[in-house]
Amino acid sequence: MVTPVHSADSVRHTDRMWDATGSLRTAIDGLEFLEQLGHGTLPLDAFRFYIEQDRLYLAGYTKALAILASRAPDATTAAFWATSAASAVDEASLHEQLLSGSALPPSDARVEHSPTCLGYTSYLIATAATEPYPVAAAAILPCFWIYADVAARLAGAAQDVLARDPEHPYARWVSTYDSDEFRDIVSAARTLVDEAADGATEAQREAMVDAFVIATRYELSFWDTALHPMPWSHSRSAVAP
Ligand SMILES: Cc1ncc(CN)c(N)n1
Repeated sequence: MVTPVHSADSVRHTDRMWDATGSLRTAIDGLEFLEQLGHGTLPLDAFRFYIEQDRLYLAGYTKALAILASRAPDATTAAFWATSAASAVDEASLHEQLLSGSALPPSDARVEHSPTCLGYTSYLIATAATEPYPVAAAAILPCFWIYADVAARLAGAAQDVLARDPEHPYARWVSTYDSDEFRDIVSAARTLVDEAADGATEAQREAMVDAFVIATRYELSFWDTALHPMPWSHSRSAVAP
């Protein structure tokens, strides 16, 4: 057990991290993508693009969590991150169902990472592998916390969509993340990040805030670029099969 360096400090470090993303979260709340998702008016092709990218994201995120688990300070913490990695695989199966079902327009186009998706997953994997454990844990936290926060806000609008169409894919998305189970997981992840901050140096604590901000920027961009794509400036050449 590490003696907390900051025991006199009653403010949770994760609250500081959260506060540092205030303007980003205001921008997230105003995203057209989320407003249309909540109201069920998002174009289906934008949702398909988002789900396709998120499937790629989840593959990278799973690896980042597995690396984080391997660097955790104790077995219980390692088990939490490893279980989260396994849950991300379950989450991806929701995406598979959506992509292979009839709710979204069909597509057999080859899907490659968007710049945002590649940037985000590469950032999470590199941070998990090369940064001190507290910074790596801080970088992964927005993936939990921002999703729960957004889903809680969209839940009201999604109720109306669900009432009209219980199978609506957007309402299913909201109910996945607006659940007591997911809120408990977010709370446990926050506790682990606060514990990591207690044992961290001042420089690491600052780097934790930076990492949380960077990952939150990517969260914003991930939704935004699904409706307002920012593709690679040059596409790849087709290769004969
Ligand atoms: C981009 C992103 N961030 C977070 C989550 C929630 N695991 C997600 N599915 N996609």
